[in-house]
Amino acid sequence: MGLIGGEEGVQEATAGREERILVSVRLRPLNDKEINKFDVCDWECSNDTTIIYKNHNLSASDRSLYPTSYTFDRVFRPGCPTRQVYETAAKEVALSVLKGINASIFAYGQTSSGKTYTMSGVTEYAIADIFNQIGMEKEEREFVLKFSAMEIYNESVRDLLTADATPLRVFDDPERGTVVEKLTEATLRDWNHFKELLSFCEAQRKIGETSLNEASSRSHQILKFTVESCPCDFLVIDRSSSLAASVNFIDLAGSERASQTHAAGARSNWSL
Ligand SMILES: Nc1ncnc2c1ncn2[C@@H]1O[C@H](COP(=O)(O)OP(=O)(O)OP(=O)(O)O)[C@@H](O)[C@H]1O
Repeated sequence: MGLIGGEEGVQEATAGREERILVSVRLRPLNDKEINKFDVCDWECSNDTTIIYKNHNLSASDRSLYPTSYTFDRVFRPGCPTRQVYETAAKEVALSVLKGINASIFAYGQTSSGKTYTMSGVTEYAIADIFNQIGMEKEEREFVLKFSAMEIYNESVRDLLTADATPLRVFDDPERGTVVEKLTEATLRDWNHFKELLSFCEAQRKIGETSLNEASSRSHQILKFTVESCPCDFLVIDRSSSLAASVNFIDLAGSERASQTHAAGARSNWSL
């Protein structure tokens, strides 16, 4: 999982460290199919930041040719719950949006490695925390929370908040940066409204079957939350304390070559 925060945000999020990108690895448990085939996990967490590749398929002489240990900002063992992954690796960056700091949280990995599983949990925990925080601050600040959702499939961009699958035009605007024309932006009323929109998006998303995952997301999905806030009128001293920032939750399509997964038909055309 990768996290990218704005300049100020990362300094805060990493408590004094200088990194602007944090990379975490989450190992998922073997599933029933893998257990029944007597598969073994090739990876082991030796501590909170290191994973070891056990090279089961290589001969003893070949094993010495490959590195066995890789270090990341955080690694999570197979039994680790999504709540802990969120709290440790994503929460601070996601909540920085309330301070006006842009951020992105994304999952990258091959099909069936657990990207959608992790990102769904992380997104829900983050939005629940954002709503809670807004609830606590609503006496002092007025908030507007906006939500948009898109998928990139076969190099075309589709709005996941409408049933209309017409591809959207993407262009660069000198002031606004990259713009997706006519992308729906819903103003969120509350948590239930968010859950309703999320279910709608999930139903729209392109899935297919690969040899490794029966319900494989064959597209990239980007969920964008924008939080705008300003001091409540009776407290206003300085309008410049208005804030606006976005956090993106990105679930990338499997990073493997299509041929390795035996994905067929339209699915074999996409490129990453
Ligand atoms: N940490 C986990 N604990 C338990 N089950 C998991 C975990 N991670 C993933 N799974 C299960 O493994 C399967 C594959 O996960 P998922 O669909 O999230 O993979 P993916 O990386 O998004 O795959 P694809 O790129 O093909 O969409 C799912 O059935 C999911 O429920």
